[in-house]
Amino acid sequence: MPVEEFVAGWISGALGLVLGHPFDTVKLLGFFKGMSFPIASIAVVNSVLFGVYSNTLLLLTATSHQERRAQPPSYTHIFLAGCTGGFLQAYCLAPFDLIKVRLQNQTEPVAQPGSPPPQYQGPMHCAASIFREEGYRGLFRGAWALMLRDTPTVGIYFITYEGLCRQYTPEGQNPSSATVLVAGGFAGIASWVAATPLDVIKSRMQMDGLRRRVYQGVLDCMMSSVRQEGLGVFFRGVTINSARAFPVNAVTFLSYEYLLRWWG
Ligand SMILES: CN(C)C(=N)NCCC[C@H](N)C(=O)O
Repeated sequence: MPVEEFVAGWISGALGLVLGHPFDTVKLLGFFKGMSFPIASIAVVNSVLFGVYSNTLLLLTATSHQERRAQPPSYTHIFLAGCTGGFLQAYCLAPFDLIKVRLQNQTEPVAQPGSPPPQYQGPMHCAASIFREEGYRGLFRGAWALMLRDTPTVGIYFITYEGLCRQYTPEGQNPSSATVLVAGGFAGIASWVAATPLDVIKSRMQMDGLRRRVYQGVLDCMMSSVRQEGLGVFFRGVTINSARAFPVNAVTFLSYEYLLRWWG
């Protein structure tokens, strides 16, 4: 199994993350604070995403990354490989994403003099507390919603990227840097617009269980959210998700493509 796509995915995920971090945290003064946990986790997850995507395409089409410009895979194969990558990345992402959402939703992010300490004092403490209070399965709370979010939307991600690259690149050639940046950016936006409804539900499921369980499952969470807040609930955060997605995924794809070209 070729591993360079896993390594390129790891590095490009870390680079994209540095750009995306300010959008990911509401605490704007702390822009680049506390980045070691996101870098370690998201880079691993991105490595799974790109590594599984490329190796699934290899299985489906018997072409390596280097051969795919001359023998482009069909969009069906690209979509299937993307969905497989999305499904497996969601499984790896679930505990890390849960910790991120729990930490970001703390009203008191840092200890204030005179007030009780925040419930979670950092990523490791958060993981240990969830494990102690909600069990091993607690670490995977919201994982179903995450898989439903990521499986089709990562298919959309790679279809958009490949489609735009093919549109603006002469046949058989590598796309230019500008094309990769724009195609990567729009792939990020397209996938996040499609992912936002389930992203909202996923975050609610992950916060559920902190005090008492409110939702019976993904469907129940969807129904009661719509009942209480209307259909607009599914588009909450779509603008910030898209604004973050463009630079993050432009840089992710550019570094991924160039790393693989350098390694031959
Ligand atoms: C849930 N969605 C939209 C995706 N998983 N899309 C593909 C990768 C996105 C990239 N790691 C990012 O953080 O923007």
